Amino acid sequence: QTGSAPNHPSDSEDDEYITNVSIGTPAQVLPLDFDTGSSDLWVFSSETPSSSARGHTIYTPSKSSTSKKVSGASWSITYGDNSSSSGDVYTDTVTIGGFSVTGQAVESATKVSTQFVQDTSNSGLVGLALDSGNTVKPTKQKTWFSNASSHLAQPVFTADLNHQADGSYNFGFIDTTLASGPITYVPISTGNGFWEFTSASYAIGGGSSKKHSTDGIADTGTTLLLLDDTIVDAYYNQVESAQYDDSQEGYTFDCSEDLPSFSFAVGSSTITVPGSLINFAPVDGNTCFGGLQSDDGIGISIFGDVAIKAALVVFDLGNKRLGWAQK
Ligand SMILES: CC(C)(C)S(=O)(=O)N[C@@H](Cc1ccccc1)C(=O)N[C@@H](Cc1c[nH]c[nH+]1)C(=O)N[C@@H](CC1CCCCC1)C(O)(O)C(F)(F)C(=O)NCCN1CCOCC1
Repeated sequence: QTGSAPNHPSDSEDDEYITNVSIGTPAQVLPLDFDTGSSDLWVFSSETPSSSARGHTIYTPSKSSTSKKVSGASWSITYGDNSSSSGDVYTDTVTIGGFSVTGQAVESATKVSTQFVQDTSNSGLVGLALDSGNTVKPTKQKTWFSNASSHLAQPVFTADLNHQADGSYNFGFIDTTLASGPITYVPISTGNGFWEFTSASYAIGGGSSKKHSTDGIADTGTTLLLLDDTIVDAYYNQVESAQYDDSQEGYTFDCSEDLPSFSFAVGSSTITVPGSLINFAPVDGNTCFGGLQSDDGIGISIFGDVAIKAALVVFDLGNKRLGWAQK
């Protein structure tokens, strides 16, 4: 069995990617942000204060004949951008791309932080990181993919994200026609609950490859490519008009600049992010914000959407490995 669901950018900047998910019986369809950087499936619901839920599609468990409350269970999560949400837990049937999981933990939000209230492009998240990162207490819950994996043809899913265009999340199969190059696999380290891997080197434009070990995560829930300052400074050194803009908390440059590409090693191969994807978004007039920014020394780098857009990424739970293919 397999599943295939389209995704699309939430806005003109590719800030996040949205996929429709069916929850309950009869199906309640919610637009959700698939996030390989976290492990909770949570939704705006009939339990979310109506002032916070305005503009969002909600899940109403009482309208679903297959919903069950998980008594005594609660959840609470804080993300890298300090947004947060919390609430209680139901189980229900959750269908993604035609594949149904029964008894899936659906975490209902009784509290959401301002960023979530304001971001009406999503009605919650589908966490696709490892089960160990789930925040439900007293009993951790499994992700939708973890529950699905034993019934899928293969215990894998792929992310195909595109700039200002539809893409897909495929479950149980790998559509290699989505890629232009071969898939190179690297092992993941599972200790932190992420799809975490090491990249041994990088290159800027047509320059020589520089040895630099990057410990990073493949994270569809993070918009940008966040790497060590050494790499980021070296990159913008090659961009004539680039400067670090304190107010924007990142590097900006003239929108008319022809940005160099950025390549990172995946095993013995490299993935090249074209400069066009690093010219991320206008901030004002003809100043643009870079899609490559610092990981602020949080101790881990994040290969977010700017990097993932350049590739077909294979999340292979069965073999505990990550595959990258140039698109
Ligand atoms: C807002 C923005 C300027 C466009 S942005 O570039 O910051 N984009 C946000 C995502 C976004 C897009 C659109 C509207 C609102 C928010 C972004 O990239 N946020 C990252 C920023 C970051 C990461 N690290 C440092 N900073 C983030 O928190 N991403 C998390 C998912 C987000 C959360 C907000 C809503 C959208 C989805 C994430 O899950 O990918 C994560 F990995 F970064 C993360 O925080 N994972 C939580 C891991 N914990 C471990 C312990 O147990 C609990 C879970």
